[in-house]
Amino acid sequence: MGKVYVFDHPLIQHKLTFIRDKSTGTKDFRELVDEVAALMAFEITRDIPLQEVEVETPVSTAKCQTIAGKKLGVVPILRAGLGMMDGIVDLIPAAKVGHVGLYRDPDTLEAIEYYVKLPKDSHEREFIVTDPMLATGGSAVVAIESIKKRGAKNIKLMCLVAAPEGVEVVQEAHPDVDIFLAAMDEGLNEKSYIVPGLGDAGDRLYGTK
Ligand SMILES: O=P(O)(O)OC[C@H]1O[C@H](OP(=O)(O)OP(=O)(O)O)[C@H](O)[C@@H]1O
Ligand SMILES: O=c1cc[nH]c(=O)[nH]1
Ligand SMILES: [Mg+2]
Repeated sequence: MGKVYVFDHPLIQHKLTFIRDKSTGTKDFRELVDEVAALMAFEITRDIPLQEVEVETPVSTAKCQTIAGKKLGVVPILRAGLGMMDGIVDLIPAAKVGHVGLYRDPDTLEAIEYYVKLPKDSHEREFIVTDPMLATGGSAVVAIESIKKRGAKNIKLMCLVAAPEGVEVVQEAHPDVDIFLAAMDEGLNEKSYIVPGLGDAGDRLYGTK
């Protein structure tokens, strides 16, 4: 069973408060989502293996450490997952970026896939899949399936806010995938929106409502 981590770092929690606030406008919302994604990436990458190298400083030789050639990838689930991508890639510039386009049908809640493009060497990469919202879990399950179908074996899911029922659905469908969150919320409302959540993440990021 995949593990679930909720990041309680004060900076993440402080910024999430403003992300949730309905009076936060598009510009600030977008900046805050990006900042929280970077902070979460900082935590997620704690276990990246290091290797020892030597560099010549202006004074002498220093034994230092560099990341041991691990290949990383980021896969935002379009649209809203894109809002988390820059913050991560700024931190890990060597990461390749794939895209999975999905929308949740408002009536059936089924996740409909409309676009997939991944790095060619997906089988060698460790992927972080991003989406601010994990509601019923349908979108995350389909996105992860799609990435696995193209060879990926090592996947982490990073979301800002999740409903417990969505987490359970992902854990059942993909027991090998750990889930990283800024908050675990109460549940879903009658329209399967996360409560208290933050509203429609895509619309708030892109001002489409
Ligand atoms: O867990 P689920 O019940 O599948 O819901 C979560 C999905 O819904 C939202 O996307 P949406 O369909 O609104 O598309 P958008 O990102 O293009 O706005 C959100 O960004 C997730 O991808
Ligand atoms: O609360 C929710 C649920 C699905 N998608 C969103 O953007 N928000
Ligand atoms: Mg949306």
